[in-house]
Amino acid sequence: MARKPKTDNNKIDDAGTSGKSGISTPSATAGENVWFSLPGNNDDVVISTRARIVRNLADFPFPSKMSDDDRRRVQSLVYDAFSGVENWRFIEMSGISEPGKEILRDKNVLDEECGAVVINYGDESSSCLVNGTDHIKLSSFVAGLDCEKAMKKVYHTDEMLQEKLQFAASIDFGYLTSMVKDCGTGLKFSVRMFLPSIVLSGQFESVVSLVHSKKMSIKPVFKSDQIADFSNCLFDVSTVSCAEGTELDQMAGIHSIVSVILKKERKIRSNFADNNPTVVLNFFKQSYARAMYSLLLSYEEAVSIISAVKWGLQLKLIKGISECELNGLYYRVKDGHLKYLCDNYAFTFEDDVKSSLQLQIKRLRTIVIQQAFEGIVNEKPVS
Ligand SMILES: Nc1ncnc2c1ncn2[C@@H]1O[C@H](COP(=O)(O)OP(=O)(O)OP(=O)(O)O)[C@@H](O)[C@H]1O
Repeated sequence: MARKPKTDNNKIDDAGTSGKSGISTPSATAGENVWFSLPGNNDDVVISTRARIVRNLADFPFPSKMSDDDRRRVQSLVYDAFSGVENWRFIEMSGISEPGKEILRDKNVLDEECGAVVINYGDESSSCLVNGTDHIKLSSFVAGLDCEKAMKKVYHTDEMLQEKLQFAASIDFGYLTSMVKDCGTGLKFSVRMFLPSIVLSGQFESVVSLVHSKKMSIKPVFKSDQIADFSNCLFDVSTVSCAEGTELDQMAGIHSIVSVILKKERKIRSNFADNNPTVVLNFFKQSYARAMYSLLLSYEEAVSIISAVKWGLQLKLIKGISECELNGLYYRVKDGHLKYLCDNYAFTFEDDVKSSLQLQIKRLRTIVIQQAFEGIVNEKPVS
């Protein structure tokens, strides 16, 4: 398969949300500056941290009870509040094509129906949904484990909006929100964790009990019907109630539970590798071979391979690739991103692949992975 770019940029790189997607952005390719390609604290175990807050404008009903006129007025007030500030861009949902929405879903910007999205195109780590379940939902992401940084980012946007907008709040309940669980601070943290050693050693249930005992939630990133081997090792650990304690209490709570889980993962990892060297090497080699000898990979298969290689790196079976490159790869092999590449580059696919966009995406995904793995050196060849 050969490729030549339709644009000036001839590297298979991170997709921005431009081109035929119908979303205007300053750059065609988001490149290395995108938040998920950056190194982060403890990024062997923690892929990323998300903080989000929800707010509603005073003097308007919640979105489920709004008239069309209210909806337009809220949207227009939010538009004015973001106008001309930093790198924020306001985009109405009616102006975004399906491929554009898919890219936004891939980047976790869009996770529910809403009237508009506002994105900070600095590093694309902060965004706002308008007229979804609540009038305003702000989210910020950070690579690795950093609840404080994620919280600061999201509150920076909140404070900027509070200078221009009046949010609904009461002394008794705090910020008023559509869902009871969000009343109070409106703040929720979610930490995406990679826990292969805990899962493979059969100790996952004890982690679930621990998380639940702290009134938090843990859920797999993939639904069970999507799981391919190692892709069942990714989990989101989240706070549940916004009513208990202050923002700082909520941050300290999730930070401490995640720290316990991450230490457990590292401890089990080293014991597991010492006690099961052949099993471990087999897991890694099979996945690596699948990556290098496949021609068409689904997203779930790709996640499984990336995860196995990540584990191999942690177990010192390989070198030549970093944790953050692997963490960024989880995003770079998503469908929306690859469709963007197909849209914006003139690839020459094999004849039987040409006829189907789904096959083109699978083919491209395999190539992106193989390119990313080019520098990998096996530290423990099988004798
Ligand atoms: N730490 C994280 N890193 C990357 N993606 C995340 C992280 N936490 C959550 N997400 C993604 O963000 C989106 C919203 O997360 P989640 O499902 O926890 O929220 P929700 O309860 O449905 O809604 P919300 O928190 O927005 O009210 C999902 O697409 C989820 O996969």
